[in-house]
Amino acid sequence: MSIEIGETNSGYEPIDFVLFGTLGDLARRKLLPSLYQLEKANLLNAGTNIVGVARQDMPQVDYAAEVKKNIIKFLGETFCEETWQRFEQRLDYVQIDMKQPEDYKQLCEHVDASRTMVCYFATPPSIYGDICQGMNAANVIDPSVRVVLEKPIGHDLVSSKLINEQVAEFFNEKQIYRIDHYLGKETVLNLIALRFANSIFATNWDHNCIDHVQISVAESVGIEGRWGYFDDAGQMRDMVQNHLLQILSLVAMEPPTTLDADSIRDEKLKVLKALRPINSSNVGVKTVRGQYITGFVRGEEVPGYLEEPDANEKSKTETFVAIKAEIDNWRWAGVPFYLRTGKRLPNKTSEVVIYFKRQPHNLFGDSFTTLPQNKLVIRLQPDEGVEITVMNKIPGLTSTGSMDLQKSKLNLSFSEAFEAQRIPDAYEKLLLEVMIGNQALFVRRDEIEQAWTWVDSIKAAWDSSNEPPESYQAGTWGPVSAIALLAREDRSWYETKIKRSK
Ligand SMILES: NC(=O)C1=CN([C@@H]2O[C@H](COP(=O)(O)OP(=O)(O)OC[C@H]3O[C@@H](n4cnc5c(N)ncnc54)[C@H](OP(=O)(O)O)[C@@H]3O)[C@@H](O)[C@H]2O)C=CC1
Ligand SMILES: O=C1O[C@H](COP(=O)(O)O)[C@@H](O)[C@H](O)[C@H]1O
Repeated sequence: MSIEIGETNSGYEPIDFVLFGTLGDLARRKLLPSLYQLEKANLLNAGTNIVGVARQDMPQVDYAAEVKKNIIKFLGETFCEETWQRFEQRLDYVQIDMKQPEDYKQLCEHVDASRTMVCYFATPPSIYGDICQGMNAANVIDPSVRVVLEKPIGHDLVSSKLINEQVAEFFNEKQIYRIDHYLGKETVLNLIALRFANSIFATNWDHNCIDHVQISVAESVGIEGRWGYFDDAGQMRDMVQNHLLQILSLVAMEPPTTLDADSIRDEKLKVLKALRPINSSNVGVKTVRGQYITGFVRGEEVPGYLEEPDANEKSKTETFVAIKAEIDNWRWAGVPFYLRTGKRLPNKTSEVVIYFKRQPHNLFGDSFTTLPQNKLVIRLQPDEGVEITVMNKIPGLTSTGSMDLQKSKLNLSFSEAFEAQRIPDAYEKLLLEVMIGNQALFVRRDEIEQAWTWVDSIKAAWDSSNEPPESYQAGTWGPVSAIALLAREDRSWYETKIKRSK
């Protein structure tokens, strides 16, 4: 059975896909390989063209060679020469200094005014306004144009509003696709299916049955040579403001009336609005900030954050965040949502763990003094899947007639259950959705601004305390205070067992 999230479409017309910042890191590593994968899956419309834009002077043939080199580098053995031959036919390159409005005239020679144009801004957000102005000067903006904006949009509410305003001067909300690539991950999308297509969860999804929720997005990588960007952002702006709050919204939202874009986004917004503010009065007990020092990640010695290339050794930027978030609404009264994310943790693992309430009375005192909580573990990456911990009778006879129990797992691994299916990269899904014209998996302006409001208050409280982040050794699960955040409420972080992938 196939269910469409967003507006129903039977495909899309050929488009001109204009990739601003085509020689940048994101375009090389993610966007062009994902477009190539869509080609391989025959999901690119036959007439669709890809126009790369950057400021370097580069003959078309060199551009194609550069794209090919990167696709091979990032996709490895899945590269296929036959697909490439088709893909290469679509590629075009234009040299534009995006800060020079007069340069944009050239774009007119590379796009067809009668077709839909999708413009992906894979550039620093500080030049989104320049790109819009340049496109306007070249007279290529009309109501059919769609623009894709990369995260983070701004570094706080004020700057985010400014960027959104600059874009809104030329494009209405229906034309704007704000990317949060976590919304393109299969398992994040599956949260909607899991919650609303299964009555066992739908009816148990509130404060009556759930004790607390944990959302962990752990990375084993450091900042990957992005000091300039990262030190300005920190883990709060880089990961919490967008990815973690989007996951939280999907876990906590009310059932949308339909799966169309605004129904889903309306419900997510309500959750963000209901987040209890964290400020100077409670930041010390509700949040933990960390910064990694040198240590070992999977046996390899790695430098501390302050020893990374280009580092400013006085930086107080956080590379780890843990937060006790609370949602002030009927459904979630008294149910904490613990968020945790960091760089240089032991594994790359993202998971949502729902801890159900204990049984009110223990009939099985011989096996357990207190019955363990049922847990629903939703593994977002890697080893995508869903696991439920349940209590089971250990089969067999006993001379006393007692019933011995054991914790067991019902485990659905996507790679085993859907063996033949390749799990597509999030960007493949999202690029396809933009081309189709479906906004459901993109973030609306009010959501972004609401998320900034919550995050800004925490950042301001941290700044006013003037305390540095706590140190943690690379390869560990963050500062000890992150353990204490739960321990003082007689809880502990879910211990992930997965030890593979970067
Ligand atoms: N890289 C990543 O993994 C992720 C990136 N993002 C976001 O994606 C966006 C792009 O990031 P990323 O690719 O890393 O950044 P890069 O700096 O690697 O790439 C930006 C591109 O924009 C070009 N550019 C900048 N200014 C101009 C100008 N005036 N005229 C023409 N070209 C210009 C750069 O050209 P030149 O090389 O000549 O300077 C470069 O090709 C950012 O908003 C970032 O926050 C979001 C999630 C992950
Ligand atoms: O947006 C970002 O996400 C990546 C993590 O993404 P994932 O898909 O690999 O989980 C993070 O490393 C990066 O700092 C951040 O900008």
